[in-house]
Amino acid sequence: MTQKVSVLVAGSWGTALASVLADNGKEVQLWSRNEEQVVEINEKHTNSRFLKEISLSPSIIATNSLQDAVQDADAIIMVVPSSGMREVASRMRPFLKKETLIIHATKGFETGTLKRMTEVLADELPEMDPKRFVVLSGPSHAEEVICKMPTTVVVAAEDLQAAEAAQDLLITQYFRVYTNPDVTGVEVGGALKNIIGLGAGLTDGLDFGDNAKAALVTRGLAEITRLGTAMGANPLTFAGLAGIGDLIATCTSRHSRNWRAGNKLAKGIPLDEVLQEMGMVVEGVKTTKAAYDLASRYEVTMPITNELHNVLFEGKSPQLAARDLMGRVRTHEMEELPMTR
Ligand SMILES: NC(=O)C1=CN([C@@H]2O[C@H](COP(=O)(O)OP(=O)(O)OC[C@H]3O[C@@H](n4cnc5c(N)ncnc54)[C@H](O)[C@@H]3O)[C@@H](O)[C@H]2O)C=CC1
Ligand SMILES: O=C(CO)COP(=O)(O)O
Repeated sequence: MTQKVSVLVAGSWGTALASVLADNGKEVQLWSRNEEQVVEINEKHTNSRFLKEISLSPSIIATNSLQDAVQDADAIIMVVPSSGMREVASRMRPFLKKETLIIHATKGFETGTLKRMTEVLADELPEMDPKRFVVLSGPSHAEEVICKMPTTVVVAAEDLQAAEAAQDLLITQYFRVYTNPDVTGVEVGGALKNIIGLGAGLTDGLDFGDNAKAALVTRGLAEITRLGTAMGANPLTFAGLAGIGDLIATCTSRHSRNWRAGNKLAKGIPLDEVLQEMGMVVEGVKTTKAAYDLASRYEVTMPITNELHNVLFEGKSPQLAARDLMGRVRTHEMEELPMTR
């Protein structure tokens, strides 16, 4: 029997994942709260606001009804920005079957609570088994996936069967899906790489050069690993797709909204104007604030996050932030490894 999969919501990434599912022969519904967008997807098979000049499979059915999208679904993929995860999860709860597989592909923490997305889902969907919540992450720009360009991602769940069910739903010739049991690591890696992506856009915008960007990515990975490990992640996860893989994609690609936002900030455009101009979610901004607070909660040193926080929210100039990063007290590369003289 054909599996029914619903994707919530029809932003760039949700639409690209709906396309992968359609290519994989699934019966796909794509939910949006925007009536005009639903009509456009169903009649013209395009989603022009988010993925210009791309034709979508006519088998993707858009709907405005959350009940229709949720009630008969074998699996639901939640791709709402982190700021909307709790609201959408709570609204879908009355229509949800216990057996439905819940996957999320959102990269961020909840503002205020600092919770990971599977923790937000567990709060709002208490009838569901949290071990079966799946997170999908990795280097995957919607603009490339929608063109069927070769892409690899990772799905993580505590329950291996749930991760494998997600892998089965999505794996295609051009979309290769790995499994990983480390939900915390995959969520933390996916969220924190956006901070470094913003920093990479700033670095490139200020013409700091290739050495600086390599340093940012490498030392960024060090602080992601430090916080992630303190939160219970397996450090090896950060050597994988949700860690270094996504850092490379985000920090080197003009598709990245975080990179582009950082690049605009380097030109002196104020943050609120940058976000307005982007018109799409830039998760790294809220994640910088969350990571700054998490670093304090877990007593972990995160110098890049700290300086980016100062640039975004305290009015510090990026040049001064870079100078202060370079001028930090000298240290050795692997803090955990004892040094001998
Ligand atoms: N765009 C990409 O290539 C990738 C994005 N992601 C992640 O996916 C998530 C979504 O990103 P995009 O699809 O790129 O965002 P987007 O900016 O393209 O679209 C977001 C959509 O969510 C809708 N929305 C926002 N709050 C909502 C709410 N409370 N209820 C219902 N709809 C709501 C907006 O109206 C918009 O249609 C983010 O966490 C992002 O980090 C992950 C991998 C790749
Ligand atoms: O997560 C992404 C690619 O893996 C998308 O990154 P941006 O949100 O910066 O566009």
